[in-house]
Amino acid sequence: MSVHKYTRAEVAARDNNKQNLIIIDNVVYDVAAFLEDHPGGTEVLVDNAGSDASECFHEVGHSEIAIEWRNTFKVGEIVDEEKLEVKCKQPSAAESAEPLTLGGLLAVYGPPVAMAVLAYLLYTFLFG
Ligand code: HEM
Repeated sequence: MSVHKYTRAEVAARDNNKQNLIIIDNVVYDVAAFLEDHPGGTEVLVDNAGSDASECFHEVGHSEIAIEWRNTFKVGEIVDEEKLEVKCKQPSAAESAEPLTLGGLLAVYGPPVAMAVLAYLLYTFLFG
């Protein structure tokens, strides 16, 4: 079965009472039947109908279940010449982990160690 191809202008034009087309990752979904059932609410879908909601969809961090469910509403794809790069926000381990530096270590462990030393000195001064 061939996939129906939409231009972005066509998707925008089909945002009406019968169809609420939305683009996520170059795939076109009709969310009209799903508006009331969306756990994230009707409004976000209505607001994004007719446009590309990929960024919003990924920002929310939708679950695997949501991504599976999404397929139920697929009605087509964006024409090849209007496809955009799919940007999924998945922070890589390399990006999130900061390199270990002496300054960083001191900033984290410095204050509690200094407090412990001070407490020890005070204790020996008072009771030693
Ligand atoms: C066909 C497309 C979509 C499906 C099947 C879907 C499905 C879901 C599901 C199952 C949840 C519950 C949480 C989870 O399991 O991740 C959810 C939450 C949510 N969704 Fe969607 N969603 C779709 C599109 C969108 C779009 C396009 C947006 C934004 C423009 C959006 C915004 C939200 C928000 C804000 C929540 C609430 C998150 C929270 O409570 O933390 N969704 N969606």
